[in-house]
Amino acid sequence: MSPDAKIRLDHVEKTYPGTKVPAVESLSLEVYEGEILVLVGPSGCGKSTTLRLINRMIEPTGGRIYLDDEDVTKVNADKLRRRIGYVIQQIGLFPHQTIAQNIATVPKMLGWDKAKVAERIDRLLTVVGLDPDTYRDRYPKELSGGQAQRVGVARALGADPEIMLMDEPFGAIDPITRDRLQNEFLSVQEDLRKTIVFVTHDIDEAIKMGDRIAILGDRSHIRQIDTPERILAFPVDDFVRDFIGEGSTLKGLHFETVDEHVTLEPYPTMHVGEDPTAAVARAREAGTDWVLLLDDQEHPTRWVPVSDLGGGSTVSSDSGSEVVAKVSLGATLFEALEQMLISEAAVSPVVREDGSFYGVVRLTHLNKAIRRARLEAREHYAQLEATS
Ligand SMILES: Nc1ncnc2c1ncn2[C@@H]1O[C@H](COP(=O)(O)OP(=O)(O)OP(=O)(O)O)[C@@H](O)[C@H]1O
Repeated sequence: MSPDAKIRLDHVEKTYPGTKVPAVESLSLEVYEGEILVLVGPSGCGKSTTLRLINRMIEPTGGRIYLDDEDVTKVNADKLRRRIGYVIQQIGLFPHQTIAQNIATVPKMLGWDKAKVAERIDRLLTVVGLDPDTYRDRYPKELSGGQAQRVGVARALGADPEIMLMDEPFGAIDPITRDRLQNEFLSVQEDLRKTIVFVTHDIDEAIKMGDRIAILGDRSHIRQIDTPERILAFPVDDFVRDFIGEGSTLKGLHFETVDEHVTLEPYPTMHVGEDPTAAVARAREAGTDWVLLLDDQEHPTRWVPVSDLGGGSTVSSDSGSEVVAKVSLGATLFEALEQMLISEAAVSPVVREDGSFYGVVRLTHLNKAIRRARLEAREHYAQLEATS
């Protein structure tokens, strides 16, 4: 077992009674401590079955499942489930219990004292973005779908489980609320660092939520398991390529930020009211026909053509064409691409947090980043093959 594996499945099988073909066949898999591993694959490939084997809601017909280094097929199933939070799409809140009582379910079973449970409820409601005073005494039918889902997440976190199993947790929610819940959950996870197995059939959700993604085929056969970046850069076969679909190259740009992945270029600049002679010389040296005009706070304002600067006269703040799109240093390369498309230019100024000019990012930088990601992924798989 690798040192940071929290969950390990070892040749796990599940054949449901009355069926001949296993729903899960010889599945071996490790989930590392503190990561979100997403299981993604077509309908019926065995994702939910795999998840439910981990907390023994269903029993395997073969193989072993370990939590830490304990074989969970041998421990008391109720005890096991208290260590594992479980969130499903149809959240299954108890309708006749208040939100507070719903969240308190497992802490109460664990015998926590009243004060500790009450404190925990308020904290968890806050964590999932619901005001405790407003929501703790409501009933599930008084909540929207998105709010009920938040309570479901809070309930699963109730007893501070080491592990969370999430089965299409945001599946039945409108796209805007879903996006918000995903973002909130990711920011909660940054603090909590739970070990999470997350099931979805939506590759975009997998890419967004997963530290790693396992792409499953029939009977939960793993077709590829890796970081989203590497899967996008280097799908191992046609099944994976088809599953991740069109646009994987562009999706890969979401993972690279301007400050980390681009060596930014300087660009000839000048200030409003400045003698342009030196700027023109810099532009010539850099082989460009444009100078970037900065205001007195160093904010990029306009692109000025060198041909307008011939006579040595100074330029005013409204000379040239306005800089319509700027990119911040922490922006992703995808955002940089969007800005370039908006401004119809293959170059975009990059600014610091205070808006001051830092350098430029070019379309060629994005091309390079894509090529580099592909090359790194290919080398990674070549190395894996060589060592296996
Ligand atoms: N209780 C059951 N009895 C018999 N067969 C079952 C049972 N539950 C699931 N199956 C079968 O096992 C296979 C895997 O089902 P599972 O629900 O794990 O797939 P899934 O990948 O989660 O699908 P989906 O994305 O549609 O939810 C399917 O062929 C399904 O019909």
